[in-house]
Amino acid sequence: MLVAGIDSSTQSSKVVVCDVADGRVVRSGSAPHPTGTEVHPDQWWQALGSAIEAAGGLDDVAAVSVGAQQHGMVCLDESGEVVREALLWNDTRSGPAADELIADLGGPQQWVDEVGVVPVASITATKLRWLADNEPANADRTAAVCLPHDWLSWKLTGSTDLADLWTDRSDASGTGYFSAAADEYQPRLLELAMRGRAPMAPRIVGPAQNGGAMRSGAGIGAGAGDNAAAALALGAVPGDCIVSLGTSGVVSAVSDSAPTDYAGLVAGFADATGRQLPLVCTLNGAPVLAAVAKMLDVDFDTLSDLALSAPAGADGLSLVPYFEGERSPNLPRTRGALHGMTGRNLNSANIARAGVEGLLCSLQYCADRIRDQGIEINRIILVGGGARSAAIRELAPAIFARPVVVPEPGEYVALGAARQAAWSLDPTSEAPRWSAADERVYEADPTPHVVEQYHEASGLTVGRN
Ligand SMILES: Nc1ncnc2c1ncn2[C@@H]1O[C@H](COP(=O)(O)OP(=O)(O)O)[C@@H](O)[C@H]1O
Ligand SMILES: O=C(CO)[C@@H](O)[C@H](O)COP(=O)(O)O
Repeated sequence: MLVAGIDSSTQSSKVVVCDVADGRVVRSGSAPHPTGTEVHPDQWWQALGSAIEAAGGLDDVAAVSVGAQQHGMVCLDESGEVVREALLWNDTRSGPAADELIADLGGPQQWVDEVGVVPVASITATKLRWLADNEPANADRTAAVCLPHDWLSWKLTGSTDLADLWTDRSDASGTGYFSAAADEYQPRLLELAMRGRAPMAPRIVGPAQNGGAMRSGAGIGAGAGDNAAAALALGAVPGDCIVSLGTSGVVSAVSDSAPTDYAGLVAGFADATGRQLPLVCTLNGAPVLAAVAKMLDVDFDTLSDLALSAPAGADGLSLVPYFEGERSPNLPRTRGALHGMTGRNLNSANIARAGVEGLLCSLQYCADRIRDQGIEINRIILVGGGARSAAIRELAPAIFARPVVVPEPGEYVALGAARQAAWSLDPTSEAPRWSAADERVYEADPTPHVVEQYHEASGLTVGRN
């Protein structure tokens, strides 16, 4: 028997078709998404169609689940039509709206107490506030608001009835109007964001339940936010810290208790099994490496070789990778910087090294914020497109000062969605035990001076937001 998992990520749609007995991938496909931080959901639907076709179709699968980029604001009118392009998690125009919402409720502590999250530009609620203030006619037309994975799951059913929309607690917890700790929506926060309007939000479906079915009869699982889906694929348990280098840089840890970070860096999101997934996310992930490679006019392998040929600390150069503004720390208007340049250290190898080290140090900062919450980190698991870089894999243990486990390259979000689909076929049991991916453990002597040098440089950048 076969099941399928989908990842509608920032950059592409990916589909894996797996054998339900052991999780073996029997077919797969992918298709790119348009670039930009504002995308019409129809473009995801088209890309998903191409990815499904490339994966040999879904006619023979017993169940499917969708994982996707979190937070994207998908507004639907009464008849189920998309009201406007979706604003994605990495669209920072709602930075000022985030500040306003924090003040409206009485400060960050109130937000953490109500939903475990302090609004930043990425969170759906701040995008809705931006909509209410800048496009009131579109806000008036919005009868339902949902997320990328909710919308795609609903499209797979063929329904246009808003009452058929569903989501899961992992993705709902990224909206700013759902509490992962209490496991329920906080409708007054949705109304606060929409300045009194009360669009409907999708019903919440349990981790192993079906939300609907495809015309073929295949069930469609609850689905999940991409980070929760990856955690499910990796079988993460308390003590594991997942570092994902996709378009975003994400550090998350499965936990039995919700975090309480009044500073607003550690978001109290939910996982895809019923537990919590405290998470810190940056706006600047693997594309930082692509930008440095482009600037040096080299491919990824050469970038890696160059970085590994330079000394730790790049002879004093530090690259602060806030290229798209930043979310962790919350500096939506800041930009990246290269610090410590001298006439002697400015060469390609040192710039490559500073790019890799800067990216890793920005994630190490996130891991420290998770640790500040009293969450134990026994091992780091590195995934995402950026983990394909040899320099990232080899320098990560030196920056994180602990061994780093790198599973074989794979589409872990789509695999987590497939595992959830398999679980939905037998919801009374635990998620199926699939054989673990082959993995390699990377170890290195810690380089605290590199981290210190980076933090000195990033402190200068912070002052410029
Ligand atoms: N060998 C490599 N070295 C560095 N970056 C890479 C490498 N291979 C892929 N990437 C980057 O990984 C990213 C895609 O990773 P992925 O996890 O699929 O992202 P997303 O889930 O956001 O779509 C792209 O930015 C791509 O440039
Ligand atoms: O905003 C977040 C998590 O809070 C991001 O992780 C998005 O979910 C996008 O993920 P990628 O496309 O980078 O995988």
